[in-house]
Amino acid sequence: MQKLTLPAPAKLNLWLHIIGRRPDGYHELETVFQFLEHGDELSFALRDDGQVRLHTEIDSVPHDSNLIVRAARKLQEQSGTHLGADIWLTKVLPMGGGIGGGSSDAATTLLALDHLWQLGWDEDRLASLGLSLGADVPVFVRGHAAFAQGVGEQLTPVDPEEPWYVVLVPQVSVSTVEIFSHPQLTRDSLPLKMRPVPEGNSRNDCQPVVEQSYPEVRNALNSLGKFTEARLTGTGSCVFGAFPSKAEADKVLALLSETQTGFVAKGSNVSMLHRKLQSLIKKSSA
Ligand SMILES: C[C@](O)(CO)[C@H](O)COP(=O)(O)OP(=O)(O)OC[C@H]1O[C@@H](n2ccc(N)nc2=O)[C@H](O)[C@@H]1O
Ligand SMILES: Nc1ncnc2c1ncn2[C@@H]1O[C@H](COP(=O)(O)OP(=O)(O)OP(=O)(O)O)[C@@H](O)[C@H]1O
Repeated sequence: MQKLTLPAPAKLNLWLHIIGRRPDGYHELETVFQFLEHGDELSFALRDDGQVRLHTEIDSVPHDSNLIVRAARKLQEQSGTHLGADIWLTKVLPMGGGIGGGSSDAATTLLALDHLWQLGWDEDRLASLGLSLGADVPVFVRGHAAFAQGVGEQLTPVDPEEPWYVVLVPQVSVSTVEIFSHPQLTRDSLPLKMRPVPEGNSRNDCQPVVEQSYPEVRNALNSLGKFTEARLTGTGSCVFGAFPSKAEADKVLALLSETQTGFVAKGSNVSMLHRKLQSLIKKSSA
């Protein structure tokens, strides 16, 4: 049986402004997404009996609630295919880390199954199905670093620098819902007027309330902040800082390793998922 194995990279929000709240409670954001060369890995094999089976359990997420299974079943329903899939997951990304692990797994599933089931869906259709699973899914479907508006689904490609990042992973899981419903969250940042969009230098509006509620996150920001500007990604818990080389990033992580857990990864404007898919398509058409 042939397996299709694909990565599900993490993302960073290089900055994030909350500019308002919609009547349905969702927040309107402006943010810049960039991918990391670091992520989960998923393998897929075709089933002809229509079943979707994820063979890897993850703690506290029941099989049918896993975003991978939900993505596969939605695609199946909407495309009307009679095919199914066996799926295996190597979970590397922390959950509730603000680096989009669940959303990226869902996007990889959509692209993999579109390929395996030979549906021929275009990116717009896959991204809009993705949005119904989570606000962060569309950027992973499209696979290019982006300035995002709306709830994160209106994407304009951007090409920020691609430094090496130290990402610290405080040992707490931050609930996105909790942060977005926090009474002290700033929700009135002004929409950007300038173009081109600034890529790195701004702030994350979620950071003050996350720091207040999670001392582990504040500690991580303070520790990394001794070496470079340190910032929260998404609603946390992860914090990141940029370095010009892998050697410098490795050195800082090693210096912090007594008190902090984390990893070093390169920023990337084209997702490693899309690079791998393109090389597969090239090979199969050669
Ligand atoms: C914080 C970010 O990671 C920034 O990229 C995303 O906006 C969150 O994206 P996500 O994890 O895919 O979030 P979803 O699963 O869509 O939403 C989880 C919950 O967060 C809140 N939520 C999410 C996104 C958004 N723009 N406004 C919100 O208020 C809603 O209460 C929602 O029920
Ligand atoms: N395949 C999956 N991987 C991780 N979490 C999943 C998955 N499927 C469902 N979940 C649920 O989604 C929640 C959020 O997971 P995720 O890893 O996307 O968090 P996150 O990095 O904070 O996301 P974001 O940056 O999108 O807010 C988890 O706590 C878990 O309950």
